[in-house]
Amino acid sequence: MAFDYDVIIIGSGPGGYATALRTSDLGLKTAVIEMKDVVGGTCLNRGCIPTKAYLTAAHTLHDAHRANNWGIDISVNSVDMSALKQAKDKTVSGVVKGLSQLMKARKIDIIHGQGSLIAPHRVSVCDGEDSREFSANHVVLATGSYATELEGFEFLHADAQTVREAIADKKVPILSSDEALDIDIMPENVVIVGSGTIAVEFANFWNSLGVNVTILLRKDTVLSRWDSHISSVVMRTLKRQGINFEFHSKILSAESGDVTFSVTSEKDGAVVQKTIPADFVLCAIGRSPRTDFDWYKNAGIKLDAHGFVVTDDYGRTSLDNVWALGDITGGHLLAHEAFEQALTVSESIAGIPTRIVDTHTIPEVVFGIIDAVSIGYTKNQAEALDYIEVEETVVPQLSNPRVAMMGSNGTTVIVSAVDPHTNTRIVIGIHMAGPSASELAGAAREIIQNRIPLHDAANALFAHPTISETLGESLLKADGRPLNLR
Ligand SMILES: Cc1cc2nc3c(=O)[nH]c(=O)nc-3n(C[C@H](O)[C@H](O)[C@H](O)COP(=O)(O)OP(=O)(O)OC[C@H]3O[C@@H](n4cnc5c(N)ncnc54)[C@H](O)[C@@H]3O)c2cc1C
Ligand SMILES: NC(=O)c1ccc[n+]([C@@H]2O[C@H](COP(=O)([O-])OP(=O)(O)OC[C@H]3O[C@@H](n4cnc5c(N)ncnc54)[C@H](O)[C@@H]3O)[C@@H](O)[C@H]2O)c1
Repeated sequence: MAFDYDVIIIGSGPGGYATALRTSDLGLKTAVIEMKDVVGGTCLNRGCIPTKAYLTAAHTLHDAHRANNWGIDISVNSVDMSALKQAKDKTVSGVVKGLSQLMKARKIDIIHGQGSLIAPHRVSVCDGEDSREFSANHVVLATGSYATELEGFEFLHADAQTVREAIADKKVPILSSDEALDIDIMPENVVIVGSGTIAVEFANFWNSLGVNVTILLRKDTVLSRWDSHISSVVMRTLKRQGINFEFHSKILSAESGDVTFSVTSEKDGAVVQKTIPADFVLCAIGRSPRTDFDWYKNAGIKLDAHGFVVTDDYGRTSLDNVWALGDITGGHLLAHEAFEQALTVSESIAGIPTRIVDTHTIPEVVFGIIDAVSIGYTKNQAEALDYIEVEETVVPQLSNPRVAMMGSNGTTVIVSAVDPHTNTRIVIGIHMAGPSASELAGAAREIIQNRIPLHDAANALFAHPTISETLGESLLKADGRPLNLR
């Protein structure tokens, strides 16, 4: 049977575009369907890239404020939020343009419109009134995710102008990260609900601009699923930067220029109400899979209880020749996880040898004035999984000269255990908080994924003087051979 394409992919985010780049490279005729005007999905347009553009500005401000430590006399007079947003938009459009050109160079057809899987091998694309059908041997679903809404509150999903008016009218709109990235006003007071990745990254950004940021937490720490040493370094740093925390709190209302919330005492359960001024609320309580199109159900694609697509290790769904990857398949909901899945799915479609994604070693990274990275198991997780002789080495980054020069701090945690197959001690977890820690995620992941014995990992050489030595020194310490540490 002749098909229009070997592969049609619905969605052009990291899952979709990376699959297209690899399948086209493997000689498969490929099309990508995208319902927005631009390719790149959440990551390029409303996620990884714009947030890191803003955090680059935050670092610039941070460095400027510390310049007088080096005898440099500069002062920050003001930040033009409109110009800052334009610079962020320019960064985004540059990256999106680069991707479009790369896809074109690989001869990938980009079809704009809303895609639906309507029958085996058949996809329809609706663009306004216009509807077309295409056939493909394989269909890959990569429709991504959207911000989960807070029960009892309605998000203001609107353009920047409408959001600006709502703020001016003191309506205290509840925004998702999409709208928060789109506005070009300088807020005075922002309340953030949630204490995960998005909360920490936006808090870092707004705080650097001088905005008064309050985070409402259900528990008593940010990044509560993380190694506790790392989350407490992140918390301490955010507190020192001037970010306010309200622990065990719950938002009750957002109106007339204020946010009211309850705080429950951990000691005696007593509940008090507090009210603080706010221009708007950023709600960052996780993301939901975009599998709520009727066609997912009608086509019979198996979803789990949370709406994520169920796949095998290679990305095959419950339907023949239909594959899924990226945020709709759950896991950590990260772009680099989607990239790894894209290689596996594409190579499986092409029928060439591939490997399955090792989900538990996917690095989780939170970017900020200091970054946080988590790979593999924490001590508690490893013990619960019956690992043998679990050991945890916690190393403050005090003696690293580059960290000290930056006036920064950090901690590295190495979790190791004895591999019962080889009877050697291997590294099963690396958790880091510190300046530029994100740049060490790849090296740390290789150590864990390749089950490198701790002794060999600790022999790795890191150039001096670099921040990467924090990892080398911590591995040496975990191996009982501390060099520049006590
Ligand atoms: C604020 C924020 C910051 C982030 N920062 C990072 C980071 O620093 N690092 C990191 O690794 N991850 C980060 N992420 C997560 C990352 O963006 C996602 O994991 C990644 O984008 C998922 O890729 P995806 O292809 O599965 O989906 P998406 O990127 O969401 O792309 C899905 C695409 O499919 C399209 N689509 C959906 N349905 C249809 C349809 N029926 N027809 C046609 N098109 C359709 C959508 O328009 C979208 O373009 C961040 C996320 C957010 C929200
Ligand atoms: N640097 C990065 O890689 C990066 C950056 C931003 C976002 N992302 C991805 O985007 C996704 C979404 O980010 P996120 O920060 O929204 O989610 P998250 O899963 O990181 O954190 C959600 C937070 O919300 C809290 N929460 C959940 N329900 C709540 C409720 N009803 N009330 C109050 N708090 C509640 C949770 O305790 C948690 O702290 C993540 O999966 C993340 O991987 C990644």
